[in-house]
Amino acid sequence: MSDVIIITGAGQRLGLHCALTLKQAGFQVLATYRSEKAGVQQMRDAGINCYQLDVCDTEQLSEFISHIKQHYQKLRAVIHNASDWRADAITDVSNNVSNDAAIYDAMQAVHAKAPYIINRALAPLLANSSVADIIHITDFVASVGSSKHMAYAASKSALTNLTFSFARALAPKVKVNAIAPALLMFNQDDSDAYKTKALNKSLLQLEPGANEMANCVTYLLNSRYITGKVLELDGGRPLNLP
Ligand SMILES: NC(=O)C1=CN([C@@H]2O[C@H](COP(=O)(O)OP(=O)(O)OC[C@H]3O[C@@H](n4cnc5c(N)ncnc54)[C@H](OP(=O)(O)O)[C@@H]3O)[C@@H](O)[C@H]2O)C=CC1
Ligand SMILES: Nc1nc2c(c(=O)[nH]1)N=C([C@H](O)[C@@H](O)CO)CN2
Repeated sequence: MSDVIIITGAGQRLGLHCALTLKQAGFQVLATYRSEKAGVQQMRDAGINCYQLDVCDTEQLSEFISHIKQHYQKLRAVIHNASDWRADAITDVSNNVSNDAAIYDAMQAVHAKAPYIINRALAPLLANSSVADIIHITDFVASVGSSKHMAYAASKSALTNLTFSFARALAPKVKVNAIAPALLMFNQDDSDAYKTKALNKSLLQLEPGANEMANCVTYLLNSRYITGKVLELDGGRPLNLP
């Protein structure tokens, strides 16, 4: 049986493209998705095992982990792609405490708590594989913050730190790395003004698309000597200085 790779939040866009690419490369892919979307059926049609999972639902997470342990003896990789790009609440709304708390908790739950739980539970199955990877999909803003997505950025920073901890804890059997994209793919509702502003933030001034992440995932899977690293897919954004 071909090596099994789990990827979370794969119902659309970058995760969907990555799942299809890995399947085409010969891996057995188990893709989790939260909402039924066209991309999920596309994955089924491609022979990908699709599993409905809200990673913030602890009961669903527990059932998922039990399912994996019942059906697989080893895992080639786990890719934590699931994400909710939620902006902070508008600050002029009074008594934002409960709203701020909800947003902060939601960001930590999807981006840090779920990968922490899944990695610790599935580490033994990864260790059974001759080569194994955990890949955290973080974000450029994990290293510099964000004025409008503070909670999101903080949670991606937590995921970055988990990369270092799991790399230390699971070596030498499991490689653990992060991919930190800046702009890779716009959203459908992004305005032309937003797109122009976003493109101008990087030196290379382009929207590379989903293949940029899929190529980086493939590179990490093929490497035998990279762990505890953050691969920055940012078009030179940090150097785009006045
Ligand atoms: N697009 C870009 O330019 C950039 C992307 N990234 C990162 O790359 C990754 C992929 O990005 P992209 O494809 O644009 O992401 P999207 O926001 O388009 O998709 C995220 C996916 O995660 C799923 N998801 C959200 N919350 C949960 C949850 N609680 N449980 C399970 N699944 C959940 C969503 O499911 P549902 O369909 O149900 O909402 C959705 O399918 C993300 O980690 C993102 O933060 C980082 C920087 C730039
Ligand atoms: N879960 C998501 N995270 C992020 C997205 C997205 O669409 N979904 N988009 C971005 C932006 O492209 C940003 O990097 C540039 O404006 C960041 N994270």
